Amino acid sequence: MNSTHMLLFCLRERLLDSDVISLACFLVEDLRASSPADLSHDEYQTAADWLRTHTRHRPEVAIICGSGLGMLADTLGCQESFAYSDVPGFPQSTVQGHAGRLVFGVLKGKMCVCMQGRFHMYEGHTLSKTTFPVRVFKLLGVKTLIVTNAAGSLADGLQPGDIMIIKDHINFPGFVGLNPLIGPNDDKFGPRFPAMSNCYDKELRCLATEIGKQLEITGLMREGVYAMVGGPNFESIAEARLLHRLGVDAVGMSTAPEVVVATHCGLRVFGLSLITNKVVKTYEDSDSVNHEGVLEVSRLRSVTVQQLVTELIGKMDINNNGPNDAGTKF
Ligand SMILES: O=P(O)(O)O[C@@H]1C[C@H](O)[C@@H](CO)O1
Ligand SMILES: Nc1nc2[nH]cnc2c(=O)[nH]1
Repeated sequence: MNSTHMLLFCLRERLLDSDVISLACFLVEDLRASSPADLSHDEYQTAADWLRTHTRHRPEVAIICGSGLGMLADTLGCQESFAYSDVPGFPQSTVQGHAGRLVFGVLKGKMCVCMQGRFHMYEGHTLSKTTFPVRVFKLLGVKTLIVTNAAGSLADGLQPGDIMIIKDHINFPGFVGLNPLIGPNDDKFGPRFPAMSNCYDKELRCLATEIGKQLEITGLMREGVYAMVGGPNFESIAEARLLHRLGVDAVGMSTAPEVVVATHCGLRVFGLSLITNKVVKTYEDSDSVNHEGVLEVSRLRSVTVQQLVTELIGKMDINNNGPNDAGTKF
């Protein structure tokens, strides 16, 4: 008996009020529809096979570009690109600053695939669709995932234009059951109960800090905790204060589901947030954030982010797949 059958049984036996039952059934269906379990292994495989037959690139590194940071894809050598609409199973990007192209190419001698535009939960995509490309990358042979995003800062030491290397995250939607791993586990991708204590690879974080020194941008860089909220609205002042008190350094509307799915299937992950705005925390402050401002700051710093990511890819050891690799079947 599944949860819906159980609720219907309660209704028949008059154990629960019918309105409560309808609401609960709706929520159960909704949760089920938003988990990767609503996609079969074949759907990921079909996308991976399609890409294998349409490009000779065999990427080892995948990069997901955050809002306004898609220009990184333009720096890849020997490029081949595909509109998301052409790739079987890929959803569409609907947000300004997310072009909706998958770009294959070479960066510092390493084969890469770059998402010029990501999918967000607030666009109405299920979490399985939001994270779909990550599992496709795994099937393509990718070993390392680099995620970037635009985020608002709560930490006093983080200013617009700064780069925060993500040390850890808080997946707030996961607290209320919006986790991409909910549903039957696909053992071919990873274990039922994956650890998340090493989800942002320490060695890559140290390497990025070293590269920051060489690029003379240490003044712009620090490590911190990223929190994902559902969006699409930015934070109220009370929400901002709550996040600040909880120890969140930067807040955004993406990344955590991708990283959870990547860690589940044994990918090594590096993440960075480009701080595009300070989150307003006082009622006296008349500032307010908007998406155009976010994109503007992203574009101003995109070259610096590109340099950091490019050097990191050049210097990373592609064969060290970090501590999360043990559970995968590939
Ligand atoms: O894709 P990311 O996380 O970079 O996008 C951030 C969060 C919202 O999508 C948008 C708000 O401006 O930027
Ligand atoms: N939630 C959230 N996402 C962002 N993305 C860029 N800036 C912000 C912000 O201030 N809050």
